[in-house]
Amino acid sequence: MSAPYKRVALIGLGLIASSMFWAMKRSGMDCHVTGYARSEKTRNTARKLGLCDTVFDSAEEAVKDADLIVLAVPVGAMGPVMQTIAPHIKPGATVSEVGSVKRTVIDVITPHLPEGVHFVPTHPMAGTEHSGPDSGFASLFDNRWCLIVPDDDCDEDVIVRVETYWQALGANTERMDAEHHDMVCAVVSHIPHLIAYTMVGVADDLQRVSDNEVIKFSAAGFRDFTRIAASDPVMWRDVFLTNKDATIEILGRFTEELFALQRAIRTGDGEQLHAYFTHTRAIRRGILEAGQDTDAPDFGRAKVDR
Ligand SMILES: NC(=O)c1ccc[n+]([C@@H]2O[C@H](COP(=O)([O-])OP(=O)(O)OC[C@H]3O[C@@H](n4cnc5c(N)ncnc54)[C@H](O)[C@@H]3O)[C@@H](O)[C@H]2O)c1
Ligand SMILES: O=C(O)C(=O)C[C@]1(C(=O)O)C=C[C@@H](O)C=C1
Repeated sequence: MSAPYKRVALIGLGLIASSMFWAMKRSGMDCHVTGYARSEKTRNTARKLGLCDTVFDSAEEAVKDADLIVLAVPVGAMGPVMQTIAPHIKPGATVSEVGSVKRTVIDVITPHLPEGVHFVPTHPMAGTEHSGPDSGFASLFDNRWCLIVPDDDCDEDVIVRVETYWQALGANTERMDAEHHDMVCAVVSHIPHLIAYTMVGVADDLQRVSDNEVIKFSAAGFRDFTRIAASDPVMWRDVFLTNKDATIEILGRFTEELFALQRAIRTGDGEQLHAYFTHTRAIRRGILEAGQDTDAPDFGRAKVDR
């Protein structure tokens, strides 16, 4: 396919950047991809894997001549990385990033943007608990949302080009403003991760995870918690430090609901518990009926169809 960009630079060569590279290659996009990672070990692994057409030892060299530059580093590293590369970006290029949080990231990147350089923040809603250059795969973004979070004064053709690029990588795109993005992600991603981390911590406190008992007897629910709780600690530390307001807000609502359920259990209020669980089941079934859960196993759909 004809490429939306002739030269793409990926800064940070972990799960997301490596998946972007493999997805670009799969699409047949005719473009040259340069890469940079902070550690020599990662750069050497990338070279061995054939990840990127050229891996440079400095971010400055990697971004020189690039039409699209994607920052794929932990959210807390976005500002310093942008500051380092800023003088080396060519006029007319587009800077993008894939961080899990938007308001703070936009605020730390924008002051370093050179005149004539565009900025389109993005967030692919896809991932795994793995990280690093060897964890990526071409189909990671297939049929997943990639949220596009441009500023009001960003040129329409610049935004459309970024959307075209993500669609070529397999994703569906939707535009959103930064505040809304951060609240939505607090609900669907950030607080669920915090709950998983906490639940695995609670099980470990009971000293049953370490001797394998909890894993051995757990069904899918707790296994999913342990998978999510194995996610990268640096990435998730940065997510909570930079999406403080939205995560505190949602955590407050979560604990209110939890206390209401705790009270219902303590007082033996079966009616309240039944009503609550009936309501949440209807939400899940609504998602399945709308065809919005592409990962749903067949038995889930069969139940809905009955
Ligand atoms: N993992 C997910 O599920 C997921 C999904 C969507 C978006 N994201 C976001 O994408 C970004 C990258 O996540 P990932 O999962 O690919 O992480 P990763 O840990 O797999 O890779 C991060 C890369 O950044 C490099 N790096 C770290 N600190 C750096 C610094 N100060 N300067 C330069 N490079 C540095 C690391 O060496 C590594 O190459 C994060 O901002 C994350 O919030 C992650
Ligand atoms: O599937 C997973 O392992 C993920 O955690 C992916 C997930 C998510 O919460 O859905 C994690 C963080 C991102 O910013 C986007 C996607």
